[in-house]
Amino acid sequence: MSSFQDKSFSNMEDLYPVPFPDDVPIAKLETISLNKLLSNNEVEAQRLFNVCKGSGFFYLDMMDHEIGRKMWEDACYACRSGQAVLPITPMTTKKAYKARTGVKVLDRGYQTGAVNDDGQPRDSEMFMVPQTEFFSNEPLGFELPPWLAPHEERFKNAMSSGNIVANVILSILEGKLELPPGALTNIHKLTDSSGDFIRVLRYPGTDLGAEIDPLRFPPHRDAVSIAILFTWLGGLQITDEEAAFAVPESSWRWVKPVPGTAVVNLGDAMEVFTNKLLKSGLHRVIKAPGLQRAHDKYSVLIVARPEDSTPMRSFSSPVIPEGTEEQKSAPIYSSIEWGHNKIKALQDFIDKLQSARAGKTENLERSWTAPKSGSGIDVLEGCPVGLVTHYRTKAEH
Ligand SMILES: O=C(O)CCC(=O)C(=O)O
Ligand SMILES: [Fe+2]
Repeated sequence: MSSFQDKSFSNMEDLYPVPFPDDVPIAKLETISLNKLLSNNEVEAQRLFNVCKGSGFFYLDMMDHEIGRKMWEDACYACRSGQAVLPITPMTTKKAYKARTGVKVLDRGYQTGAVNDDGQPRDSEMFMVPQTEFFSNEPLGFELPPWLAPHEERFKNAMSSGNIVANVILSILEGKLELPPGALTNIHKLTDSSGDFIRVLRYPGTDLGAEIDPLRFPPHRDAVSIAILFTWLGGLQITDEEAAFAVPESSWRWVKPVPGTAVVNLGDAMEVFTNKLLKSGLHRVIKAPGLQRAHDKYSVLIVARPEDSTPMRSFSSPVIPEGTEEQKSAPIYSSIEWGHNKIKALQDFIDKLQSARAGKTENLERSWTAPKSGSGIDVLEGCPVGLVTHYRTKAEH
């Protein structure tokens, strides 16, 4: 086992090497209490529903309930496992941990963008550990590669805590949406085949004096139901709510990491299920602010996605708006097809963005063979390649 396993969880100083600067615009996010959600507090449930109809982003206080404290500890452990393995494992070894054939959803494998001459990623790298393979009732014969296998137990713990927390949120939302009990929770079970995963991301630090392109992870929305993110240094940004239609550079706000909390956001699946009553927030990652930029930034993301065969269409209920005739006649994808199309479109967009930044065609080596078909879904429709700007059409809102 790695030496970091003994590091204390009461002493987190190593995860916060430099304070977050106080002179950058910060997103004002509500803090929701996990303990209050778990004890059926009606005021907190209503606050959650309001936030989900607004920005779709909130801090979840993990420290006021045992389940949250355990999940926070597992997330810190996952972060330290990333710190222990990502900078020192050779790129060829990391790249040998492949995604499934075809794009499907990004629930396993290693990904990076451009790689520098020294073998380190230029912007970011990440690995995913799949939930289904570890929790399915049928044995699926999956093994993590040797550089990740020693951390398997903690990744599993974090995923099972993540599934509990996601279902607490989903059960409150299903009540507020006036859906039958189980409408959302029954399609987000830990044992389902659904493409859920835990992801550990690393954004390498940069020389403070260096001229660098700040973009680390382009603007996107998550192709999931619920995303639970733990991060210790700055870099994540969301947009000002008033900038819902056009997103100028000035509308981006920093999400300040708060110890003991997760940053939770709804993903696109919740917009589909509710005809956009609930919101999936646009976000991006740029270089960490101020002196934090010299340090590697790590994030740990745990997601819940709908079970693979779920039809991706809106539920009907007295509180969910009716779809337009056009929406009603659009093809209905299953969750796995829908996720596949979204990821394919996002990856194509990232490839184009990388090419624009490099000033040449740069076909990133992917750990899968992507099918040729057009996806029919453009995740970042209208987003001009090379600009960190996203336009949402009014009709989409
Ligand atoms: O690392 C972060 O702060 C965000 C990562 C993210 O948005 C993602 O993996 O989808
Ligand atoms: Fe994301």
